[in-house]
Amino acid sequence: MPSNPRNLTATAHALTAADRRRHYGHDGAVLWLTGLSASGKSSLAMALEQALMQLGYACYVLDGDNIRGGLNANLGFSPEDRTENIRRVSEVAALFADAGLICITAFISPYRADRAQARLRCKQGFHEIHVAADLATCEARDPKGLYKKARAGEIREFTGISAPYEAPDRAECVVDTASEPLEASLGKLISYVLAALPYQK
Ligand SMILES: Nc1ncnc2c1ncn2[C@@H]1O[C@H](COP(=O)(O)OS(=O)(=O)O)[C@@H](OP(=O)(O)O)[C@H]1O
Ligand SMILES: Nc1ncnc2c1ncn2[C@@H]1O[C@H](COP(=O)(O)OP(=O)(O)O)[C@@H](O)[C@H]1O
Repeated sequence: MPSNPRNLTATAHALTAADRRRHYGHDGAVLWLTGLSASGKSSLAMALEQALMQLGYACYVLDGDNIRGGLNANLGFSPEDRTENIRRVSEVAALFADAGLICITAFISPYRADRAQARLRCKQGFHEIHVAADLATCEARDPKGLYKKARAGEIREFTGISAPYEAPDRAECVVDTASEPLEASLGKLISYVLAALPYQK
């Protein structure tokens, strides 16, 4: 067996993580939001991005519906496709973090094993955030009418109805979006980031 069968040699960056920290004023990281459809992932991710930017942080949101319109347009919602979705997204998120940014991801990411793999890919900069709302609350919200369609059998393999959601058992942060308003959940996330990823410039 040749020692380098694919003939690939990684090129070292001239810039270090410390150079990037000095430039941006904080460490790169991945804030991985997971939760049911309509739990509040997108609303919180976008509000958090805006709030952090105002505090000086450099950040960017990767959102399920958006990424599935481009990079992952060839993927559906079978367990295998969801795993591949999360694999690609976590690779991209790891690159954002390596570049020194805070990458906020908003994906259902229903499988614990896929999130564990994402954690490994993103190394120490991975923060799992459970956007926790029970199915009844999410179904009552139904902002896109998807639960109604799923109940009517018009969408197959819909998370919470006909596909599983495995809640995190090791999340660094949990926001209870069923019982508190968005502003309260957002405040908790901002406090978490200020403590875990302090801004110093
Ligand atoms: N079958 C099925 N199950 C769940 N969700 C569905 C499905 N079909 C379409 N949608 C829409 O796709 C969004 C979820 O995409 P994700 O990439 O986050 O899903 S996953 O992480 O791969 O499970 C999801 O977005 P959110 O409602 O924001 O979670 C829906 O808009
Ligand atoms: N604490 C909360 N955090 C986030 N969203 C909330 C909260 N309370 C109520 N909501 C509402 O729930 C809905 C969540 O929709 P969305 O953000 O699209 O969820 P998801 O991206 O998880 O599908 C929005 O209409 C939002 O205003």
